[in-house]
Amino acid sequence: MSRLIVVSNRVAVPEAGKTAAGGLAVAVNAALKERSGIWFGWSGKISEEPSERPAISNRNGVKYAVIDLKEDDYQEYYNGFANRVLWPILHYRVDLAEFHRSDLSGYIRVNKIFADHVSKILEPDDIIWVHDYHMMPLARYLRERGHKNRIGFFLHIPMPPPELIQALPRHGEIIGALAHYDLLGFQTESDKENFGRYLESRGGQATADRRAYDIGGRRVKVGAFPVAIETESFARRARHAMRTNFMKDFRSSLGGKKMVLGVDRLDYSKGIPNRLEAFESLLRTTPEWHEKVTFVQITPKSRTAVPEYAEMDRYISTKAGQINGEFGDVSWTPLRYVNKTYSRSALAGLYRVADVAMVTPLRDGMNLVAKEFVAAQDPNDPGVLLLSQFAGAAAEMGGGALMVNPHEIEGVALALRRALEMPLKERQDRYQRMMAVLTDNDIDHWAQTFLDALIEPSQPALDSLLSRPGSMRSSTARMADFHGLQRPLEM
Ligand SMILES: O=P(O)(O)OC[C@H]1O[C@H](O[C@H]2O[C@H](CO)[C@@H](O)[C@H](O)[C@H]2O)[C@H](O)[C@@H](O)[C@@H]1O
Ligand SMILES: O=c1ccn([C@@H]2O[C@H](COP(=O)(O)OP(=O)(O)O)[C@@H](O)[C@H]2O)c(=O)[nH]1
Repeated sequence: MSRLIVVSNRVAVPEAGKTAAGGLAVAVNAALKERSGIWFGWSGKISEEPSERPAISNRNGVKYAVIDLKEDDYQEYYNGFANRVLWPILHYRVDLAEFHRSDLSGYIRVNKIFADHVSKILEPDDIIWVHDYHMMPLARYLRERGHKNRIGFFLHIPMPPPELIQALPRHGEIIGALAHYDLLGFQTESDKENFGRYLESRGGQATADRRAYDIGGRRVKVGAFPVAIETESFARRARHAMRTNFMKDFRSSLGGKKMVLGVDRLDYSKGIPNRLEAFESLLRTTPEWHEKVTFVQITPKSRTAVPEYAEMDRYISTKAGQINGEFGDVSWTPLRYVNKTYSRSALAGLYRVADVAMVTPLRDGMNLVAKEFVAAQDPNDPGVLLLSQFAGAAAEMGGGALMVNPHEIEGVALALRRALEMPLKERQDRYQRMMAVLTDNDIDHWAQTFLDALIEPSQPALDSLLSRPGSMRSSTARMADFHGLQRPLEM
């Protein structure tokens, strides 16, 4: 059987006695356990002279290969281009993008470093699965190093319409380079369609079923593969969590009040300010809920070196203090705002006792918290998911969640009140609808569906069949036109 080589910015090497954190870690580990393979990426560490060879470790039958980055690489590639340019633009926040040529150079440099390392370990029948916006041009650099392997890419974050992608300077070299993959996976149909329209704007031709595009002499397949969770084991984890002292103490601290929960990295895409303002609006307009509800907002800090994140931190801390100052009492703190990271078991227990989860991103690739919350519920007394229409999860959970537009604070406040007062029968019906989706598409299904589509042989691009040998320009030349490489990169 061919090996699976997974490449991503972060590699979640499991620590002894700890469970893998986050959906990507669980999914990749599950996929790798089924096949022999390697997970390659950044160690998360900075060093002055990174070793020429990746550090290798083996855990539970999975091989991990990680490299350190230099300080400049970390600043330009990760903090700079990935998180100050690609992240905001792909989350529809062109206004927050801060483009510098040096950051783009750093991004390309790190992608080439990754390509050099992966190139050394590749065997001809290996299958490569690349994850996320940090690694968009990787396939191009692997192709330049002569590799013809099947290479798939999954984008965990949104793909906006072409008009927004075009705001990215040199977008052809980064987003356009995705055409070097054999399969591109997106979280939703709408992300997939947006990318298709972008390819068309650059001369790509869709096949009749719009499941592939011919461009630059290559055929690239596209599909929506909504990322999933380990539904059954997460539900079990939530049941077990209720027996822990942590959960017993937490429940007694609630003193019988209803509980509303938010769990998000501190990120402007997550809509935390809007959510707090909606809670504030509920308290202002509905005094009967005073002293009867506690809002718990768990917000681990994230990407703290990026200025926009530090600003968010200040705004949210101030807002939380103001809500508690205005509405709280010596016997009641309306909002508990914490910046700690909790284990998945602790989170599972918190989800299970929550009466409402507020998942209100302004834009989100998927939002696994929405799915984990549903999986953790007690079927006999489930909580309500209040979900933004702009989360990728809305495409699957929309049938059971209370849908909101996070930009309309009063609407969110009304939905919160409705969720807090929802009768049991309606809560159960909604829970069952969402749980059916999560059972059908669990994490194993997600990984398997993507890999099946990647392995399935694709048809060659039509123009590569039609071109006469004498007149045909090399596919490298056609790809160079496509990337717009007439202007050489200054690096
Ligand atoms: O690695 P960081 O910079 O600390 O950020 C954490 C991860 O954030 C993003 O998560 C996304 O993937 C989720 C799973 O598919 C999805 O549910 C969510 O909507 C996305 O925002 C990022 O894409 C990851 O690469 C980061 O590791
Ligand atoms: O204190 C925390 C907060 C979050 N998470 C996990 O982090 C992931 C967040 O994924 P999501 O898709 O919601 O957002 P992202 O942070 O990837 O943008 C989920 O699996 C959470 O269970 C965690 O383990 N501990």
